[in-house]
Amino acid sequence: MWQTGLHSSTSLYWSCTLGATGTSTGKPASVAHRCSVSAAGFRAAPMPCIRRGVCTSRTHSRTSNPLKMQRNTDPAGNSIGIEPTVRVEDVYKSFQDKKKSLFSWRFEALTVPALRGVSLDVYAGEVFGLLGPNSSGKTTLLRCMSTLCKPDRGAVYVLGKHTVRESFAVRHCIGVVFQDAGVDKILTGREHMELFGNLYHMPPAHLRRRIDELVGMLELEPYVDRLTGTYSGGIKRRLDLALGLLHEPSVLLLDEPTVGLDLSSRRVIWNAVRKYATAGNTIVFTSHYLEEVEILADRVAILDEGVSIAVGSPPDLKRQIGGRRFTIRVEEFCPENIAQAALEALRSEGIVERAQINAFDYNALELFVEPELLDQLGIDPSLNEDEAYSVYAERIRQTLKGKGFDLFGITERGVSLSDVYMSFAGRDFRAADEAARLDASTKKRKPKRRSSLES
Ligand SMILES: Nc1ncnc2c1ncn2[C@@H]1O[C@H](COP(=O)(O)OP(=O)(O)OP(=O)(O)O)[C@@H](O)[C@H]1O
Repeated sequence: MWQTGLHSSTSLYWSCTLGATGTSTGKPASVAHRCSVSAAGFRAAPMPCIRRGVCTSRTHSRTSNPLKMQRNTDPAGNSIGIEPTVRVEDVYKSFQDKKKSLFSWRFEALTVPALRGVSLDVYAGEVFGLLGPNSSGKTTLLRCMSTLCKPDRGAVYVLGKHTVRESFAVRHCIGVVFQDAGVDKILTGREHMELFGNLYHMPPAHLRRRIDELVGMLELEPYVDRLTGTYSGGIKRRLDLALGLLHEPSVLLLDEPTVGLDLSSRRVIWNAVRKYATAGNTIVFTSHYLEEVEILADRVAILDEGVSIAVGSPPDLKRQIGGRRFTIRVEEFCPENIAQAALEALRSEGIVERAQINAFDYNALELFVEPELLDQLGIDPSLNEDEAYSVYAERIRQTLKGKGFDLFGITERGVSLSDVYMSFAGRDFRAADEAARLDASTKKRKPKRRSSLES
């Protein structure tokens, strides 16, 4: 019994130092499964101070991690952002997959490029979003940061440590929460936190304080002493986040933290994330919820087919692509050829520059209109922005009417991150999401085991 306990503790220590509450495959994991996965890929260091899952060492404290000292924060915890806490340098990663042949029962070998030359820096105190449609490489990039995935080319550094060569050091200072909740239904929320806290060598008094803090912050009071088997998805997710935050990692990596959650759970998680970043920590999260990224992220990298097509703060990115977006419906349910003809008509008059037909919205014309275009069209510069854009809208109306089109409607609004994506990737975000989902469903992937560090 003791032997088993010690073995599990040592193995669990690895999942704790990784801070992951899911497996390397991103699937939910029982504690026992986590043990075997995390122990398999790494040589476990002996942890003689662990007795029955409790750290008995006086020297291990939460400040004993030297990497903690390398935060780019001033004594007040404000970001001074000189050296990035996470640096991604020209990272490439491909996977070998198999695809069912159309004409036989055989599987064809397939190389799937997940990341193609991604570079970015994330600084202390930042909440950094990785935004992209399905299969754009967000999770793969997060796994590279978490040491679970080895780039084919390029490198990732966390607090100056190389994620492959110094993976052990990196694991000490990160917390990772993967997409699916990885909690065991036979334990209560509090027991989970106590177990993880002991394996992080947190002194008992500090651990109790930290659990109380997290329970309050993540609004877990009514649930923390109940078996996690009775938790809803949102509460499991909050507990998962609590486990990721327990040891106060300098860098927290979150894979789709609020996917499938109701608004109240999302709000609780957003608040916790924001508060943690304000204390000078770094948070990198993936999402394909545009509004979540807009609310939460200080800066965002937009990924498309494994390439980072834009990096910046949401307001900066929106400013970069232009002033306003106009949606023009030539007919309520417009055939593509009519939309095409209307667009040609507007182009021939030099009245649009950046425009596309949105097949997902009954072939509505989507125009991005920048202030420079208003100047080029000779719209009175003394008009304020709203008035100038109204004049522009009227010009569109007149032009289309003059060319014989019955205009059904024209709406105008400020640009969103969805427009930013459209502008940089040249296609609609939802369309790209859907296309990737369809593509993934046509691939028949043979389930396979993955070691915790892939080559
Ligand atoms: N273990 C694997 N084996 C084969 N292909 C993989 C593996 N992991 C990822 N891929 C492929 O790499 C590409 C990027 O996947 P990734 O999971 O990083 O995308 P994502 O942006 O996180 O997508 P989602 O939003 O759906 O989670 C996809 O085409 C995916 O099928």
